[in-house]
Amino acid sequence: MSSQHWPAPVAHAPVDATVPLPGSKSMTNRALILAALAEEPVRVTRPLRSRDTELMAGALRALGTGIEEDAGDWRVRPGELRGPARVDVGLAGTVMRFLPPVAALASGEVAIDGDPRARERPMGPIIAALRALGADIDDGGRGALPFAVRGAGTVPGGSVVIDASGSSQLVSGLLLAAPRFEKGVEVRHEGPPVPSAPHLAMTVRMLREAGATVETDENTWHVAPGPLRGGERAIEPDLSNAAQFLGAALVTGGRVTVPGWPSDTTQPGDALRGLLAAMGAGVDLGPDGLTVRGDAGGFAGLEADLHEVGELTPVLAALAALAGSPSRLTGIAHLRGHETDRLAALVAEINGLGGDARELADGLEIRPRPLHGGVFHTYDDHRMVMAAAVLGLAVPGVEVENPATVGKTLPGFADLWASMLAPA
Ligand SMILES: O=C(O)C1=C[C@@H](OP(=O)(O)O)[C@@H](O)[C@H](O)C1
Ligand SMILES: C=C(OP(=O)(O)O)C(=O)O
Repeated sequence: MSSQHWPAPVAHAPVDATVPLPGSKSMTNRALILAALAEEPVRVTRPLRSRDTELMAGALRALGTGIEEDAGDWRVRPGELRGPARVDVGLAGTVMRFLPPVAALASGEVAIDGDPRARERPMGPIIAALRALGADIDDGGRGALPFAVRGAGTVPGGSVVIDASGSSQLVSGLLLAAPRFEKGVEVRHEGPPVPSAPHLAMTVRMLREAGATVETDENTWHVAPGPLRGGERAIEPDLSNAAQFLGAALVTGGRVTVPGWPSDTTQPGDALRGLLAAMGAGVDLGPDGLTVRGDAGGFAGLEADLHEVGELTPVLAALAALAGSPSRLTGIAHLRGHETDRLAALVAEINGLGGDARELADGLEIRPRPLHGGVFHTYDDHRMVMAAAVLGLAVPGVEVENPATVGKTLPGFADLWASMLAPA
């Protein structure tokens, strides 16, 4: 993946592959935060190693946490949190929303910034909420990155109201650090519905597994103050990153198995089972993992509300462009605040290959049409690379611009993709 453009490989035969996937970004970055705030050392097993998780590890190290590699795992030794420090969040939503509440617990100033696009992603509600909970933040009145958290070594905490309709991470960030706030935290959401419900369930479950007391009701979360324990935290494979591999089974009329698919998970990628079945895939969850089979006769479009599983959209949109019938993907207006404006980017790039996609107020309408090759721009968005790869299976001449940006969550993507396509 060193060249500027990556020629997305065409599948000349139905895929027939087992694809082991690296760990979940969302679980790895939650585990790192909870470990840094724990009273005892934590071993994070099978963590994802990617730009987003290395940025999280780097940020926590800068605040005084010991994080060392050990046989592919991460050993985390919580330390006294202190500034002064500089933190680079890159373009990672999990780092920009989960780290500032931890910085507020440090003594000393923590300066936080990221990629140019990171400065445009929604941060205002969490900055305001942290202030209401007693943190001192200098954001120059921008309500966005960059800003400095002037940590006093402790945060009073208490009750706060937030509009988290722009991102579930605004709530998750407050909850993950809440056990260490003096009074804990009660967060009440007011506004249009919060997206990504499974990610909120993941936050609650991982907090409880670390020993926190959490109560939830619709739109309200309460985390009591108290110690977080050490021990081992196993990271599941990243099920959202399974989307493009499982999708390849549909596009080629083949079979793909992802081993280690958990039978009980909070990951939104688990919804792929129902979504791909609705497009006509055979889906089987068994002891060998999740197996998806496509039909040589093709597959149907998808009518789905993706509000809870927005990060699956780019790959599903690529599948929709290759399907046998039109698709409507709704409930995803908040994707305009992701790594890029994903609704605009998907429309521009699918149409750039001759497709027929258009933006809805809260989603995408995609009518399949014969596509041709061309440059597929990726807007520093890992999932645009994944979407392009899916299109390239069926469309000769798709040239993926800046393929290395996939390293945000899946640095080994091109090799995994090539192995999947290699004859069995
Ligand atoms: O908490 C998390 O780990 C995530 C929550 C979601 O964010 P939004 O609610 O902003 O979509 C998701 O899209 C993102 O990839 C990861
Ligand atoms: C939206 C995503 O990432 P982030 O954690 O940066 O919000 C994503 O991975 O699709």
